[in-house]
Amino acid sequence: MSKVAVVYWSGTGNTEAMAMAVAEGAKGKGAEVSVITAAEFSPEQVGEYSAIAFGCPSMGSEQLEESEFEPMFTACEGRLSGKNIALFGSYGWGDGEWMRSWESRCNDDGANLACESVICNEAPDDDALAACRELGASLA
Ligand SMILES: Cc1cc2nc3c(=O)[nH]c(=O)nc-3n(C[C@H](O)[C@H](O)[C@H](O)COP(=O)(O)O)c2cc1C
Repeated sequence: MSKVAVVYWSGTGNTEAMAMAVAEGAKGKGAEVSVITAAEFSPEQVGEYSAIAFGCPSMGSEQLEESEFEPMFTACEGRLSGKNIALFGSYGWGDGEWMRSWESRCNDDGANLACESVICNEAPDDDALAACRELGASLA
């Protein structure tokens, strides 16, 4: 059975709602799923999972959230080469620049982006939640 981690940070609940849908999609395909906040996840855990979905909204100025998510993700980067991962997150007024930067960072790390990233404006609507479920299913 595949083991999938959904690792996320969310300040106002939008990316958290996406994370729950990602988990639902992976569970629907029979994966064993752990939903873990950025503060609870450490790089040593990367090797325990066959795939990881990372979720973080656009914060700062088109950046990852800097106090919990960014340090956690930076610490994981050396272990992402060849790893199946996928990215998701919510944004407000931007054009998704934070996600494009994040994707190229993951490519530089040698990670395998297993499916297209899912971004949505503020709270996820039904289409965004369906895309999140598909993202989860693709990692299972
Ligand atoms: C401090 C702060 C900085 C933000 N910076 C950006 C930004 O640079 N670009 C953007 O599109 N949205 C930005 N946002 C909007 C959030 O990405 C958006 O509200 C998102 O839905 C929050 O997700 P969450 O509910 O998971 O925390 C910012 C929000 C806050 C509170």
